[in-house]
Amino acid sequence: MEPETRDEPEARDEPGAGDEQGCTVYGLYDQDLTHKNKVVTVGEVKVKLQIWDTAGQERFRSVTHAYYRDAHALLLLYDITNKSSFDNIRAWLTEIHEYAQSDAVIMLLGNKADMSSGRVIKWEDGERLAREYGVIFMETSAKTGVNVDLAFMTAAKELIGRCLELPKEPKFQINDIIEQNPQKPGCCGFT
Ligand SMILES: Nc1nc2c(ncn2[C@@H]2O[C@H](COP(=O)(O)OP(=O)(O)OP(=O)(O)O)[C@@H](O)[C@H]2O)c(=O)[nH]1
Repeated sequence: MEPETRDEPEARDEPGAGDEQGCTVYGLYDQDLTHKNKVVTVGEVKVKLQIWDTAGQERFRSVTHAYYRDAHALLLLYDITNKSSFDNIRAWLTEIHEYAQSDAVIMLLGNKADMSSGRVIKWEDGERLAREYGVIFMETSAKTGVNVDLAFMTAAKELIGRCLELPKEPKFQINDIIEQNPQKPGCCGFT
């Protein structure tokens, strides 16, 4: 089945609010910290992405820390025609490392890919930085739409994969649970 994406009307909820279950995403930002919902369909799984725009501005810094903590996916954008936006990415990645959930999906997006004449950051530079930090990379254009749906689809697929992944190192042993709660059924209804 072809993947599809659908925008939903803008809403004003607190981060973390919402009736969706499972692989819900918080992205980033907006100047008045509103968000947009986007539903991405991957096969038979619908993933509701709640996308917050943090605007990347210093005055929102204390607010964005709180957003990182709740985010399941973080999309970091730089402008391929603006070197300082690219240079800032390392600082953002350091921030994310400090404040975001350790299993958050992180993507680096070089935006304005349509502006080839004004390009100052090569695709290879973005890709190298992404590889250095182990994050997903692509170039996008919000103007032409190139790779925009693909970016959200990739985030959704990664999230589905991480939701389905079994924990690599169990935090507890099943025997501990049985000993502590002999009358209670185990996780997921297993007894
Ligand atoms: N050519 C081109 N212009 C773009 C693209 N994306 C955004 N722009 C333009 O770039 C300008 C800045 O866009 P914004 O979306 O306000 O950028 P921003 O980084 O979110 O800005 P802040 O929210 O203030 O941090 C606007 O004039 C947009 O129309 C793109 O992919 N291609």
